[in-house]
Amino acid sequence: MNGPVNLRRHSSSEYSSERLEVINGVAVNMPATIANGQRPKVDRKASSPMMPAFMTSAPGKVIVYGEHAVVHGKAAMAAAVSLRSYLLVTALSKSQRTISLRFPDISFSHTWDIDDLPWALFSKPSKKKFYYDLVTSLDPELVKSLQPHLTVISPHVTGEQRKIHYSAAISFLYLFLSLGSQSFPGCIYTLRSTLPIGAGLGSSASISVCLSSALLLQIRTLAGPHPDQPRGEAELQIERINRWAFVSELCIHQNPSGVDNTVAAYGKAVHFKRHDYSKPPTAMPLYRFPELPLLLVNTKQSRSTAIEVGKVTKLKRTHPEITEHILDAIDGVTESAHRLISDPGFDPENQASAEVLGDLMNVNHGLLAALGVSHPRLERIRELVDSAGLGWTKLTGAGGGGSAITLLRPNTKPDQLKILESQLDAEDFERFGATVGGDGVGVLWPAVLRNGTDEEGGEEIDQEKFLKADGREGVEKLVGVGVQEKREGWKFWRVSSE
Ligand SMILES: Nc1ncnc2c1ncn2[C@@H]1O[C@H](COP(=O)(O)OP(=O)(O)OP(=O)(O)O)[C@@H](O)[C@H]1O
Ligand SMILES: C[C@@](O)(CCO)CC(=O)[O-]
Repeated sequence: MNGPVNLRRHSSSEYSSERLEVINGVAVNMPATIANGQRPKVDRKASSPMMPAFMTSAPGKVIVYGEHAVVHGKAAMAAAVSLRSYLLVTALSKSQRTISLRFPDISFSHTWDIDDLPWALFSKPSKKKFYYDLVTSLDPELVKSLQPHLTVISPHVTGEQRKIHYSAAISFLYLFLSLGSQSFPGCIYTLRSTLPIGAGLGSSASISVCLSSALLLQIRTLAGPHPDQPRGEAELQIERINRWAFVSELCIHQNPSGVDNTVAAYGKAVHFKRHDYSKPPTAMPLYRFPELPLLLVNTKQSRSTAIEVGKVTKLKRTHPEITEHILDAIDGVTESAHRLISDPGFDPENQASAEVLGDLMNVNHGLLAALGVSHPRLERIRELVDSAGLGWTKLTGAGGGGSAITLLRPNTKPDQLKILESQLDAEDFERFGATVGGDGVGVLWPAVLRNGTDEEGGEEIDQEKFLKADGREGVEKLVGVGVQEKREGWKFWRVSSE
């Protein structure tokens, strides 16, 4: 086993003397050291007039241990799930100076005139951020400058739905204006996801990674991905994507720990900790993360992560000492599970090991309930699994509804599981046949797939086809990553030990 590797910590000096190659074959040289935060001189070849349509994709996640505590500087362990978001970027002709978002999952669509956006403020020297910068908080003045462009969206939509549109729009606009420039080409960003929204499975982080990677690709600051890319270089590219995905998460959640976007960007599984919000977090890939037999169940009780995180912050204000003890206990749970999984002799099929992981899940859930973030529907899932005696269950993600994970006992019989599944179905829970530990951010450039068809040159994914794909299955069938065997085209930055 290779030891854990710190995924981050790129001081600006690490960017010196880089030579990057962009995905569409246009070379980008990065010759000079980035000195004192100044942007390096970038020597670019002239771009082709029309960029081909391309796609980015990123997974959702399950937090196996440590949610909420991770917002307060404790450890968490999370793994990517095979449910993913997919973003199609289509360039418009040169004369069309507009940017459109088409987000049908949340029934949101809007078009802005590029020239109307507040470029002057975003590009002021005191405000300007670059693709390599570490941004750990939003600039209130920049946020305010976006308000007139947000108040015009979805005029007939109110309440919770409006908040959903607003957070999707602000996360895009903040990234677009930070990374782009007024000369940016007109584009349509069409997004579809196979992840349930507000269900604790990291839908916002997954779309944040899609947006961040697409914009960084469009401004030609990413190298690869390509299969023989050196690991250090792949790591650097993912980290850039991850940093800007965190900014998008800041727009959606106000106070994210960064664990969700980190696992969505890197994929596989990570052990994550953020002591100091002004610095990058420590994220270790868990190469030995086992193929745990997990059952993933959505209560269909949607809620906002920001509100659940706010509940814990309020409890900490009212009962600082007690809350800190609970958060420390969660940290202890995560670290115990981490030690067990990292042991070379660990075998997930072994009954005793599963018992320990399962007990830790039970304890973790109890502590989360003590923080006030469980929900009667989550408790009902626990009751059903407990009375069947099939495993150990905890909420995953922000709670307050959302989803639960169950670690199934190694000797669970298929017919026992069937009975439990039919009970869950009868009570209107949603079950997912997802796998954990898959790839992180991926790119399909151009947006052409073979898909097992004989269409000459492959099947082009255009907006119409993408929008028409029927539900979760239709999207997976059309563009799914890791779902079908014949998937030529998708490429990933990989930092795995193999
Ligand atoms: N498919 C999607 N299309 C457009 N916007 C989306 C999509 N999925 C998520 N979002 C954005 O992310 C927000 C949901 O974030 P929230 O954190 O509340 O849920 P989550 O990410 O699913 O849960 P958790 O953070 O607990 O894992 C939505 O309000 C919306 O702005
Ligand atoms: C509840 C939380 O810990 C996990 C949400 O998936 C919030 C966060 O880490 O940002």
